[in-house]
Amino acid sequence: MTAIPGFTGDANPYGGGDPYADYRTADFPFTQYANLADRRLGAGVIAANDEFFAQRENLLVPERAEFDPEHFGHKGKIMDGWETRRRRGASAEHPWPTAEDHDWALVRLGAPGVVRGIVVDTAHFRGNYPQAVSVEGTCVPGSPSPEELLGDDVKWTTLVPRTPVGGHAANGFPVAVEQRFTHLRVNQHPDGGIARLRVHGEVVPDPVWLDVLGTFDVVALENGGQVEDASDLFYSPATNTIQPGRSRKMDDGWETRRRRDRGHDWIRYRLAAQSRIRALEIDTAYLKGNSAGWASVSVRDGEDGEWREVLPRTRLQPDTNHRFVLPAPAVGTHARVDIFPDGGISRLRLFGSLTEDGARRLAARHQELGG
Ligand SMILES: NC(=O)NC(NC(N)=O)C(=O)[O-]
Repeated sequence: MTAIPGFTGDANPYGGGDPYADYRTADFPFTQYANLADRRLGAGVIAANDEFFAQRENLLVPERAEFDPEHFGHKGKIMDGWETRRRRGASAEHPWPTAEDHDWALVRLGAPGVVRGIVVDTAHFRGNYPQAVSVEGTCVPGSPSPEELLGDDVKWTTLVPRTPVGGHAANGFPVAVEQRFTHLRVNQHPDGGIARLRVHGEVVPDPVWLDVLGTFDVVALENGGQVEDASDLFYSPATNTIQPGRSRKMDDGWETRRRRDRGHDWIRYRLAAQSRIRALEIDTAYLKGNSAGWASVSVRDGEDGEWREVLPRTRLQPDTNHRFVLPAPAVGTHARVDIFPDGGISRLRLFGSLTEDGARRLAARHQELGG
């Protein structure tokens, strides 16, 4: 496990200028994985015991937290995060909260999966961040209510033990728990404010659901597809190409820097499991003056399989969803899109079904991870 810095202590009071000038952060190795708490996947903060100063839903806003030093409301300073009231002890002799006192928020992951790392971002919470945080996970099928999740029969597993954090900092925690989770409980000890929550991990889909679907997008993030590598991430992440739905603006897709050589750009994906692909879509929505000029798609079977081109280099139009029916089904575990010479695509969709071996392996992994 790669060691990453832990931040503690207050940040200085805001002194004017760029509020991010003194923000503490680090490169977290687990951010290569998708954010399972992404609202685009359907994640939500479904309950909290207290949100007196700032609403729990701010935790999952995709943009970074903002700060306006002049913005106050009836309850106090308007903050871009989830912030609870200050806890008090039981008496004048003991006005402090107890060691057990804490606030909690329940988070439904957008897609269930294995958590590889969590970022508890206390941006702009300089003197009112939590003294410590802890994060737990559980796997409850269906659509449980907050009351059901808080029931005594629900087993919670510690992902991040109670750990001091720093104010106005990206507090990153690697997680090494090989289990599939559907919901998290984020705890502030004893109280305070968190700006954003990011939960990086690998989607582990429900094999029964995919089996019933039959034909589906086998590279879609929500179905267990993932980006393994890409040639360029200058403007936006390659994982955008396998997010749900159509992009709604240019940076909802994948855009590379302008090349000045004779090379080209690409993305390599791992599919949900071994699949038989029958059709595909390449979408260039909102990429108009910078859409990829041409694209090809290749597939390989197994980590060491040979790449086989299933869509030859084909002209693309700007801001257009292109559909292709393959002349013959293509069986594989990985796919690659090559774009020429550069620019971007907003989505790649690979429609097909799991092979018997693919379905078997997916079900076995689902079982190994707690099912
Ligand atoms: N200056 C503050 O932010 N005070 C309080 N918080 C808000 N949001 O007003 C507090 O008690 O932490």
